[in-house]
Amino acid sequence: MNDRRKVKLQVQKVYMEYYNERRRQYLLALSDINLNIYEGELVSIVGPSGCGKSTFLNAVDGLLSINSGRILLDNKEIKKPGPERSMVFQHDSLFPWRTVEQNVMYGMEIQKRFSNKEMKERAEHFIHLVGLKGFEQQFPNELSGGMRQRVNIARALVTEPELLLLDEPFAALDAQTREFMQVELMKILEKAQKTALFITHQINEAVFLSNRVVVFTARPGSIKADIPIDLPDARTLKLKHHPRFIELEEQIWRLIEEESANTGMVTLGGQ
Ligand SMILES: Nc1ncnc2c1ncn2[C@@H]1O[C@H](COP(=O)(O)OP(=O)(O)OP(=O)(O)O)[C@@H](O)[C@H]1O
Repeated sequence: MNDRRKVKLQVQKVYMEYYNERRRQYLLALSDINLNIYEGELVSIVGPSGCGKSTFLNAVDGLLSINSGRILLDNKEIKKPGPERSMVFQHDSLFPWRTVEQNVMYGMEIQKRFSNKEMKERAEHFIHLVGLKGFEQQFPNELSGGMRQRVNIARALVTEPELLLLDEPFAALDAQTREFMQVELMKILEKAQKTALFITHQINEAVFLSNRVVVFTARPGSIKADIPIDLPDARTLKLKHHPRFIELEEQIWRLIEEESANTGMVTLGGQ
């Protein structure tokens, strides 16, 4: 098939192993990962606990060096962290002594690419985009968990990264806030037109948010399945009751269960 979409991220034959000093042993975490992510796509990675999801995300961020293979963003090889990628973690990494606005401005201050006026304007724009208008001068301890994750998302977007990396960003939220944030994230990414790689333990969340769900095998992580989510683009929570949604969820669940069975694991973390 002639695919005319622009490839944003190319992952080619990636292998990665850790060395355990104490045991003097190598541990293969990723094995032969090949994946293309296209512009504007949100791709989720799911798989059994310990299969290498975070390792993979950290390798794409450039925080970890791979042993072989290549990872390219816009045809440029990733060797170390860079401003064209932004990560959002499970736990907010906000500075408690900085206001929402000052937290959102932090990345821009480090990068020194923007004037003071631009930084203020951009911070304001992204704070509004994530729905926090009016909270600019609040401190993190005055915000709820969901609001703090919004600040993190604003902070990740404000430097205009080409790729957004999200490592279980909603895992610490209660179920209701989590669902609300899923809908909000969809809207935010749609407005910001970002390409994103998302890690989650929740199959339901992966199906709801993604254009594709990539299922990893048990460690060493390799790609077991790459499943297009053929659901309408306009996603509301009602979609979670749609027969096709449930079918996709069950298909992915079975694939992960097969892998978990291979390692003797019964359930998934957080599920
Ligand atoms: N710094 C490290 N040194 C040695 N081994 C590591 C290190 N970090 C992770 N590992 C091992 O690599 C494998 C993959 O870990 P990783 O955290 O990437 O998995 P994961 O799929 O994100 O796990 P989870 O779903 O439980 O968060 C695991 O077996 C883990 O024990």
